[in-house]
Amino acid sequence: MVRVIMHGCNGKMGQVITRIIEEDPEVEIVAGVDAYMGITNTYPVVESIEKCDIPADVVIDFSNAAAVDGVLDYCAERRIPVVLCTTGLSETQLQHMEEAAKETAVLKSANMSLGINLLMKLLKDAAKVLGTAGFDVEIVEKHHNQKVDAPSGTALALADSVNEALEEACTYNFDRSKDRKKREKNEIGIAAVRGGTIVGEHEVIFAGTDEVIEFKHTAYSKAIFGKGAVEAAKFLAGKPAGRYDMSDVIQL
Ligand SMILES: NC(=O)c1ccc[n+]([C@@H]2O[C@H](COP(=O)([O-])OP(=O)(O)OC[C@H]3O[C@@H](n4cnc5c(N)ncnc54)[C@H](O)[C@@H]3O)[C@@H](O)[C@H]2O)c1
Ligand SMILES: O=C(O)C1=N[C@H](C(=O)O)CCC1
Repeated sequence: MVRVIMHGCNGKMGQVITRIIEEDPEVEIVAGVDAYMGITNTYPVVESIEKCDIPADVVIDFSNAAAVDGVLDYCAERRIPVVLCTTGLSETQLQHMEEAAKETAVLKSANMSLGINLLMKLLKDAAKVLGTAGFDVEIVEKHHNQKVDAPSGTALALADSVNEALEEACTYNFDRSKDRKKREKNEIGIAAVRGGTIVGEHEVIFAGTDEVIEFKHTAYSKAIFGKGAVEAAKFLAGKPAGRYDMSDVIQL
């Protein structure tokens, strides 16, 4: 049985994962952590991770960027593997994550779904052909009106896949409103839309002369992220220190 600490247990994703794990005999939530205590769970909940003294095999984190440093310190000190799903991390936090990965196993992924992880692979092939042929790359992402970070972690990860295939030649443009100039050839435009209950949409547009190719992923439910996170937790429990991602978990 894999023992999980659910960090952000009372949030939208924390509750999705609580329901998924209730149905899975291989995993158990032994403790939850959340700053908001207004939900009753079947497992004990504390308001900050430093107060959690229950032994566990892995931490799943879906919380808030401001909370991630505490999670990394906790997991590094106790050598507990961590599945890091929170988005909007700063460069300093990404560096902190690399340091923590010297002490424990860290799997970070901005998107736990099969579809997006396959898309990142497909984009590398597409970019090698289309980017090299001079197609412009633009990304549009859409999410619900409760999301705090923009652009989405997934949009950045998709851009990174394209950029990696183009040997890191691209810069990212998040806002053209103040520029009075044409688009640069080597930029990737990234635009964010927020509204209603949209679970998550990502479109990657390769626009060339007289032809356009679009890749689109639509999430219809948060369960796709939750299932991926639970599979990642099972995979990561017991693994040695180091950096992991969803391509280690999913056969692509
Ligand atoms: N990787 C993925 O596949 C994926 C999928 C969905 C969401 N996310 C990301 O996960 C994060 C959470 O998303 P959500 O929709 O569940 O958000 P949410 O706001 O519904 O839930 C976050 C929870 O974390 C709690 N929290 C905040 N700060 C805390 C702290 N310091 N200590 C303890 N608890 C704290 C909040 O009280 C809240 O209950 C976001 O960054 C989102 O972008 C990632
Ligand atoms: O609902 C969210 O918030 C999501 N965040 C992730 C991101 O920023 O990419 C993944 C999709 C859902």
